[in-house]
Amino acid sequence: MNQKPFIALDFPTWEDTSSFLELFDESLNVKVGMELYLQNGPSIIEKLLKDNHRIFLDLKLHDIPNTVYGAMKGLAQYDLELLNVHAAGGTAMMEKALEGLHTGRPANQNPTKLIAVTQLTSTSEKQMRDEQLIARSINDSVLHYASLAKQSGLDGVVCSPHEAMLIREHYGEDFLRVTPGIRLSDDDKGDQQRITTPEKAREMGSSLIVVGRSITKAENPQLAYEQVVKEWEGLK
Ligand SMILES: O=C(O)c1cc(=O)[nH]c(=O)n1[C@@H]1O[C@H](COP(=O)(O)O)[C@@H](O)[C@H]1O
Repeated sequence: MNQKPFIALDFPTWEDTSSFLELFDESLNVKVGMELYLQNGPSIIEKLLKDNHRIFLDLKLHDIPNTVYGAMKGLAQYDLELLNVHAAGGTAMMEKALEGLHTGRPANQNPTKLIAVTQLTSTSEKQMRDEQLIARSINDSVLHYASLAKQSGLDGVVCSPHEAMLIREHYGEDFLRVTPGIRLSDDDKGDQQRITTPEKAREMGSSLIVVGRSITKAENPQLAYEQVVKEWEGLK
């Protein structure tokens, strides 16, 4: 997998998605999330693959182990870079997710990496304490979820850049730290809580970054993407 930023294609339709993609004359790392997938179905994946884009399918599965197993087994037919589940689903669920992914993968296809969402980047420590009743720091909670993901055999986690270094220190460089919550410095934080810039994310130990609105809602998305890439690659 290359290390280019994943652009979050949070659009409602294929028309919106393809007019955005037409601004770029290269194949991209893209993230398909629930907005696009749930309204357009698996055909979205086929269209993006046909155009040689590399896909992180972000469905954040969180259900009983047997249900997640079946869903993963079905999704395994697609040649995806990354898929995710919620670590809060537990080790039994994550193990079955992995098993489904292995069972469903066509023999000639590269393995898809499976990662677990820890604490959403839109969650603050206060909210975690008040609403999830976790009386610990965000770092403790993210690290704990990362340990469950590691124990279950997953390839890494989704976390904010703020926890990336801690996870790298505990589980090594190969255990992925995929980090959304990325903003170009003058952009709106919006609904995100734990954010930083692409440059800082690199310094803070992210392995991959996911960027949505800083690119998709920019006046000039191409320029914004170039800026993100430059900062991320340390060429700024
Ligand atoms: O799993 C994810 O991709 C994800 C996890 C998380 O903790 N926070 C998070 O923002 N995301 C996704 O990353 C993208 C971030 O979008 P922007 O805030 O617009 O850059 C969205 O598509 C979110 O669904």
